[in-house]
Amino acid sequence: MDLQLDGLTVVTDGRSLVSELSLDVPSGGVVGLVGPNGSGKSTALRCVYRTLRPSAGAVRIDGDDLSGLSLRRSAQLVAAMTQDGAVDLDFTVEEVVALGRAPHLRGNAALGPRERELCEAAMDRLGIRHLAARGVLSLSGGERQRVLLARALTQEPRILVLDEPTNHLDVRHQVELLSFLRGADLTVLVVLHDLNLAAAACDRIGVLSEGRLVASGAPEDVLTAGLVRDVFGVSAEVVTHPGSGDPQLLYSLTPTGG
Ligand SMILES: Nc1ncnc2c1ncn2[C@@H]1O[C@H](COP(=O)(O)OP(=O)(O)OP(=O)(O)O)[C@@H](O)[C@H]1O
Repeated sequence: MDLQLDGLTVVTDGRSLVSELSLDVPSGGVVGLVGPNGSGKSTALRCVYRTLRPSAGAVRIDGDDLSGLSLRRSAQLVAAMTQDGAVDLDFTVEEVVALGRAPHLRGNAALGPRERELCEAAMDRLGIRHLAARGVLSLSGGERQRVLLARALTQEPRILVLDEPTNHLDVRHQVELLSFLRGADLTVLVVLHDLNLAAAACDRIGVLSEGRLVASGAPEDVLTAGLVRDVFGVSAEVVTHPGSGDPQLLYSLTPTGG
């Protein structure tokens, strides 16, 4: 299913947090959204998983305005792995993963055998089966992040949005998660801070600055030294990964202080 941000605008207290953002995520594609702190990435994503209503513009799925769908129907199609989604109550890991089935169940119906299999498969895939009976509040940040992804997969979505999914993960789990996104048969919109991971994982990258899309395209076209300087205020040399051919940034640390 295609996901399209179509002139998405979010205004709060008279301030535009996101302005006329248009970005296409083709069916099965992986598109990264990058940008400095406060540039509007999470705000844009919140419109996709419907915790925020756009002030103007629309989120479209296969051309249809998402706001025309029931919340249950959109939760069947779109799963989110976000910092907002962190669980505050001390559910067990398996209870949290099972919550992913909620949009597909009627009322308080119990999980059937297929639902339980889906939960177990997601826990196996994320390497968290051994944590099934643990309370989520006792988990490390990286373990919890993997639980939230397992919950999203259990949802069996067609579209997956992720907000900084790697920020607590060690390097192995970062590589595993992004390899999974590349290989999954899902339409993926992912916010990443690490531009090198974004270059490796994404077909296309959109760059936000002060709520506006300032560049979008293939990683090699977008991640130039000039853009990184102008948007992030950082000097970087761009080299080509010898194996994958992806652009990779080498940063120079500028000495500060005396
Ligand atoms: N509910 C709100 N009311 C007022 N301002 C808000 C609200 N939510 C977000 N903002 C502001 O909107 C701007 C964009 O925030 P957002 O979280 O979308 O940025 P981001 O690009 O995801 O940042 P980061 O990289 O730091 O996570 C920030 O200046 C933030 O303070």
